[in-house]
Amino acid sequence: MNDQHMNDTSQKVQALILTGFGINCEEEYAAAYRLAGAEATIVHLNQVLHGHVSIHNYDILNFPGGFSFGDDLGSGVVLANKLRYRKNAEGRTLLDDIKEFVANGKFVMGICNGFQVLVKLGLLPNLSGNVTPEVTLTHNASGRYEDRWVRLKVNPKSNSPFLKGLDTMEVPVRHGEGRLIISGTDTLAHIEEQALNCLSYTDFDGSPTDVYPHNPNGADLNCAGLTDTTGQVFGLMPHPEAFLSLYNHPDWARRKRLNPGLSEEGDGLRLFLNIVEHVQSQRQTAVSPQEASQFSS
Ligand SMILES: NC(=O)CC[C@H](N)C(=O)O
Repeated sequence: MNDQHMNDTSQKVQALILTGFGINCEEEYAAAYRLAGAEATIVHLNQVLHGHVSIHNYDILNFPGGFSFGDDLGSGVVLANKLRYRKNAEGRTLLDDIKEFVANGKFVMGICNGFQVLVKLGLLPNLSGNVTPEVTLTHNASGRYEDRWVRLKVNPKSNSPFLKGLDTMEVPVRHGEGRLIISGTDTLAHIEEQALNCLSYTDFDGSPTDVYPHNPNGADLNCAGLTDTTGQVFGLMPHPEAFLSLYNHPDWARRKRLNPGLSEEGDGLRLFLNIVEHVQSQRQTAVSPQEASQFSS
């Protein structure tokens, strides 16, 4: 497969899911894409770093959750540095490739540890466009690992295709370093102006809150997820890939009894359905080579 095939509408949407070095949520991530109708390929990071697999053969690059490099130096830091500094035989870093990948209109997603990698790398929020870290994720305000279900509100102004048409969702968090810190009033204002704070933790009534445990980590802006300015790069602390079916939810039996017609889709699945549908529709509207030659003759 090569880049040309990516405009072939008969070809499934291709999701590349990285693993290795302590990443541990790649199987659920792949299951999410498969349920959403995409083809998911799990690849060890070294395969990509050493040039055996090219990210350019895929539509969506994914960084799963876990404990990459044992969270040494801060969650996500070592992996981010590998992407920024490790050069392949051609003298290119993976970050060089990722920048090109995004410039080509493709998509990058990070969940939990994957989100931490994207933030530590500077791909999120990337206000400057220079991919330098602008915000950080640090230890939860509670001072401990948080493992609980949370409610999220989607920022209606977000331009990200991952979130199109979504309003609220329930998803689990499980992290020790999920507290987003935005230092600098300019950075904070720009993030808000451009609606890059795409997900907020809310209370039972759906209002964004800094109250624990609804907000499990004390994040600035009650922020659970960020996008870049293009909306193509998206990351979040909670785990949508852990709520693919109603039966993943601890309260499913009661809910089903109260509402027998309840959808069996988990809230998290909607994110994956969204992005897969978006890539498919982009392919359908892409100009075919035959159409292009008509225009040029
Ligand atoms: N579930 C995860 O990906 C956890 C991320 C990271 N190891 C933390 O504890 O913050």
